[in-house]
Amino acid sequence: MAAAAAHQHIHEIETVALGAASRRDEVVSHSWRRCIETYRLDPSRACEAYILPEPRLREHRQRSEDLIRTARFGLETLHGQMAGQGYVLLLADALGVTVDFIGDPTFDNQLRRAGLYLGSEWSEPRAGTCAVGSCLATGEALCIHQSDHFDLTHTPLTCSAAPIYDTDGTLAAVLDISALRSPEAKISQNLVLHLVSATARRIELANLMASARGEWVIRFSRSPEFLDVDPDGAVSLDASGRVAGLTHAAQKLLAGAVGADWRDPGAVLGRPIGDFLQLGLDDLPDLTRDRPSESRLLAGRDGNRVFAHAIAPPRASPRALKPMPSALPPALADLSGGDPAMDTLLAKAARLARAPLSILLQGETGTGKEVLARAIHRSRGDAKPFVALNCAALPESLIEAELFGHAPSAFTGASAKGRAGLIEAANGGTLFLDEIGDMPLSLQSRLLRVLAEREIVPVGALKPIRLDLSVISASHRDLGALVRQGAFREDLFYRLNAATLRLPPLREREDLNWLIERLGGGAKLDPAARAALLRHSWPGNVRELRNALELGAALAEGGTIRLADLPEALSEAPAGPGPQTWPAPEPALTPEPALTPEPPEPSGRDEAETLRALLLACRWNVSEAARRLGCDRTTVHRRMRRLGLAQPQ
Ligand SMILES: Nc1ncnc2c1ncn2[C@@H]1O[C@H](COP(=O)(O)OP(=O)(O)OP(=O)(O)O)[C@@H](O)[C@H]1O
Repeated sequence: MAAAAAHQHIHEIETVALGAASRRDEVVSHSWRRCIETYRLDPSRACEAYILPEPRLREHRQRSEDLIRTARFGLETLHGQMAGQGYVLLLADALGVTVDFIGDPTFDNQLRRAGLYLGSEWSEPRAGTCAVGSCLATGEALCIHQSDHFDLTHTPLTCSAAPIYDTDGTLAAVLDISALRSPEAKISQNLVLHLVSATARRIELANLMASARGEWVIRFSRSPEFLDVDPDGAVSLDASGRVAGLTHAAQKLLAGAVGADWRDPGAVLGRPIGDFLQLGLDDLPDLTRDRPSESRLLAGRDGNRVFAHAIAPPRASPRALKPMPSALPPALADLSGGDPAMDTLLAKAARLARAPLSILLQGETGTGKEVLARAIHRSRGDAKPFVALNCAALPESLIEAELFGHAPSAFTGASAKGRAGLIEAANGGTLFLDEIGDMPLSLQSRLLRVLAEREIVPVGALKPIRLDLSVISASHRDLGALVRQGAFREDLFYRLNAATLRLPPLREREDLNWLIERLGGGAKLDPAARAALLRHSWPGNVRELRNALELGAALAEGGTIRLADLPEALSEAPAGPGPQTWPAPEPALTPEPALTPEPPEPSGRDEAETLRALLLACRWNVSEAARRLGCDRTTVHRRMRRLGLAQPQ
């Protein structure tokens, strides 16, 4: 800049800072005032562009890794559109540091000197009024053209920048297009500003789509033609229909619909979508692509209308969403839909399955301990026997005979031919001792002896039988705590527990969507039903989920499970039962003499209704109802009696 022009530039800034009217855009005059009053910058002191030293740039780039990856395609496309016109592209982080850059290498030196380079810092306090810095300060897209710049060093440049907001509404980055030279008229940059804003909007949309796996996304547009191809903005909704994430345009649209300030972080995020638009979760399927875009019109609370396109969460096909733990045998790989705790546990189970070690499975009721035991056995890959004994379901006198068998006529009522016990039946394969924590102390010593000596003498027999079997035991009780209470033999505990696998409760699993698809047997779920399943706390774990889905499928009409088809306890959530703590306090060991496992009882007043609905769906066929509930007919009959239910004549 010539001396006279420089002098005039400084003078203009000083007079505007003193409050004089200005021909400049308001964003420029406001920024000049900030530079003088807030940052105490001196317009007469020109400063070179500041480029961060390499180690500090690396830190900034590492922190912005995800952003750089998401934005890169947008940057390259935009650069292609501007090719040959002398523009460079900068992606700056929230501190104004250029973390990604695309420019013409022929002008490397000039660009570096001008600060249009990787590592340059373009915050207002450091560089004065500039596109990146002023965009960060205002949160709006803008163009800082030539002498709009505060610092004389930068007045040759023209720079247009647009903010990129994260899905939680915070300003995460700025996308900037700059050129070393340009026509004098600022209007020449209008198209450039439009392009950079459109690219920032698309980067936000890409970021929202990537972060909204498992959630509904609604895209908005003012035009039905562009709705499906290039929407203005989008929101993602959590399972209860609250705004979980959004793009900047959506933030402005929704805040505007209720007259709120879009800059207020709590104005939209976390609030039900119905606060802003006449829309509920159940309406979402009507806004999918199956319907013509002109008919997908939504009214805002302010009466304004916008076209909408709802995208359902991807249906969790067992394989699609599932990062396959590579070396897992299929029987084990089948038990997780990508939950990290399950994946770690299954990898450990696969290693343990190769050795004949005793494995103890711990976890709340219904978490899948027996399922896992069977999978470990199957992963051993041969047709050897798997024999299960529920130690809680048998009276003490029977467990002994069941386990050890007996010789011919060994006791009153014993078979004259004698009978092999379960331990013997499992020989060569796997013996699964379920609810081992409920095994009476006297039997614990006998079992210990068998496991230690690896041979068995059936009741009343003289000769021992050699044993070669793997033992997997399971309990929902914390066996270590039972040992400390003196209710379980420590030596048996160590014998059974060469390794422990702890199954996570369902409420902590991240693959709930996958389990729903898997156990839902292909039935569709409407959004309210899915939302209820996702927010329930599942005290009965996978068993409760399976029962709920089976009931839903039995009651569903037209192949779609609705909220009313699910057990009523699910509609009551989230006020429903809180997460169960585990290990549960165990006052005493009181094995129940039930011969069949009891499915979790539906809680509260809905129990009779739920059972009646199921029986109706099964045409009052009690065996069928028992099969669907995973219990036996006597249990269903008992519940019917208790609840006063009988088949209408
Ligand atoms: N990974 C899974 N995939 C499919 N179904 C599962 C899975 N885990 C558990 N289930 C289902 O949940 C139910 C309960 O599983 P299981 O009987 O193995 O639980 P548990 O932990 O042994 O329960 P308890 O402690 O009450 O004996 C079963 O009906 C099973 O079908």
